[in-house]
Amino acid sequence: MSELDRRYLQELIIGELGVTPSFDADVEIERRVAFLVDQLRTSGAKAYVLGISGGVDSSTAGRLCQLAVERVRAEGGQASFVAMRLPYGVQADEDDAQRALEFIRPDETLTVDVKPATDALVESVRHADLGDREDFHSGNVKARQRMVAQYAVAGVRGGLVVGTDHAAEAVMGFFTKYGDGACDLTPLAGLTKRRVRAVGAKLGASDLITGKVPTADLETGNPGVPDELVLGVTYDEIDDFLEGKQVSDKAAETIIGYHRRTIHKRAVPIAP
Ligand SMILES: Nc1ncnc2c1ncn2[C@@H]1O[C@H](COP(=O)(O)OP(=O)(O)OC[C@H]2O[C@@H]([n+]3cccc(C(=O)O)c3)[C@H](O)[C@@H]2O)[C@@H](O)[C@H]1O
Ligand SMILES: Nc1ncnc2c1ncn2[C@@H]1O[C@H](COP(=O)(O)OP(=O)(O)OP(=O)(O)O)[C@@H](O)[C@H]1O
Ligand SMILES: [Mg+2]
Repeated sequence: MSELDRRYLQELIIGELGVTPSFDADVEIERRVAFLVDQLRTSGAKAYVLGISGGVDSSTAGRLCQLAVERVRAEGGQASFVAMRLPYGVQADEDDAQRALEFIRPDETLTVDVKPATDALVESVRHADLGDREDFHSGNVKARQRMVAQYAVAGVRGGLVVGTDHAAEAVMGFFTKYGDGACDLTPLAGLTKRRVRAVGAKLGASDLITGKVPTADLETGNPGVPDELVLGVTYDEIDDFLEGKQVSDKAAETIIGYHRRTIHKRAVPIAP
């Protein structure tokens, strides 16, 4: 790919994902809290529901949700935030999840163990032959069971399900389709990973939260695999690419390759 083609694709992707040239954490916090307040008003929903893993994305999105519902209540409205712990059995980094909850201070915390539902479903499809990547496929089932649990609670509470997708994850299509990718709104949209961290820090998250190594944490036999190891590119490189900076040929080609292969994940279902 020529330098010119690559630069062109980089600009197209930046535009598609809505990454802004400049960034101010205070401005972004206000804009995103206002967005969350507005979505409650226009939808008539009474709650936000979001899974809290202990990672920086859900910690940051969760605190934004809590601030939004508090603002609605301060203005005489009715709204609450339901943080959901969704471990698969016992989560190896449960301490991090508890630290995230202490930071968010949600109105309510609900815990649903996704292990029984995940195991039952995996057992039921075993005759389809899960092959040698059973742990990988089961991981996507876990992510989808989390989605089911969140929608169940949203239905009961008259709430909306919040997603944590942001530009650095979106460009790589690094989420489970109709799993963590399924949600009603994405308050972190357009942010690079370092900008998510900066927003989290500005909201008061400790270094332990903002500096936590990103992980999808989906494999039972191998907890906490760093995203960067799976992707073969660092978040710094992804962020630089999305912020219009020069990155190595290898990094640019990796990112553009992921983006192309995951177009279907960012689109509405294909129709004739
Ligand atoms: N061209 C195409 N047009 C329309 N649909 C297409 C398609 N190619 C595949 N598909 C569909 O998409 C499916 C594959 O997508 P999907 O089921 O998502 O599965 P897949 O992309 O293979 O796996 C999900 C990846 O996201 C990672 N992940 C998941 C959850 C959270 C996080 C995180 O960062 O925290 C990361 C996970 O570690 C894994 O690497 C196929 O089974 C097929 O149904
Ligand atoms: N164990 C879990 N409990 C509750 N929610 C979870 C759990 N694992 C994943 N999720 C949900 O799925 C989302 C996607 O996971 P992802 O790993 O991308 O985000 P994160 O863990 O918040 O941050 P990071 O990407 O830095 O690890 C999370 O933000 C969270 O909403
Ligand atoms: Mg994570």
